[in-house]
Amino acid sequence: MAAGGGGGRPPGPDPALEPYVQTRIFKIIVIGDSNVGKTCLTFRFCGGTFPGKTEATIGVDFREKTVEIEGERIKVQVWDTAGQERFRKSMVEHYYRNVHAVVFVYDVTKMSSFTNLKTWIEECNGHAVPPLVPRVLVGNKCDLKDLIQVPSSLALKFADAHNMLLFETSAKDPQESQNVDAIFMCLVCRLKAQRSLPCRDTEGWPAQPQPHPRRLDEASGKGSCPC
Ligand SMILES: Nc1nc2c(ncn2[C@@H]2O[C@H](COP(=O)(O)OP(=O)(O)OP(=O)(O)O)[C@@H](O)[C@H]2O)c(=O)[nH]1
Ligand SMILES: [Mg+2]
Repeated sequence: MAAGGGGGRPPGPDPALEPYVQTRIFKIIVIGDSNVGKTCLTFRFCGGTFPGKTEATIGVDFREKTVEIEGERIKVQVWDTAGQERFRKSMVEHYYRNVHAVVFVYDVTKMSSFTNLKTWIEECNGHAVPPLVPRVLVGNKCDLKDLIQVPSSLALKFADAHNMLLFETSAKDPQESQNVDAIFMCLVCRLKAQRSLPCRDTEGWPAQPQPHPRRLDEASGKGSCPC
């Protein structure tokens, strides 16, 4: 026989009475040649460390980080994509579906990874990614100072021509970790500014108007988010 009228609910606030807070999810894909450091950059942003050893990514690896901006909690879902054609071809459609922002990565010590950016941008454009989806350019492995092949001036020109911000950074150098964070936070700030952007789970979200990207004054991207 039940005692009293408690109904068996554990003590504490009634979840049904708590205000419903929906966490927005932003899907950010990281694209570029194999070996440029996409996995290490996403690891650095989501986990705060540089992975000791990485294998080539097969298909995609998902990483997540919840950030708080102006009192709103936002889940950043980072898609660490495969750079090798054979590990990505069946996945490409999924990469671009309902994407909110794109990070193009090259290796500052490998000119071919920079010249190949044209192909990555073409692939992105070919998958009906709305032109207003924010894109940024990231030159990784800046810690290898003596091996740099891609001058900042060239990268900056390319970024300007494609209306992207440029960040030059290193996933490896712990002193650069704030700069790695800035890449993603800058995109999140910009996406947040699109007030009516629905959750990623909503099918067929429409392209939203958004401010034009502004180039950082410093090629390194150091400093505050320009958004
Ligand atoms: N010196 C240095 N090495 C790095 C940096 N980032 C990544 N690496 C190294 O570059 C190699 C490739 O890194 P990954 O992150 O696995 O490259 P990826 O772009 O994910 O490659 P795929 O998964 O094949 O597309 C690894 O040996 C990393 O240790 C960096 O900032 N500096
Ligand atoms: Mg990888």
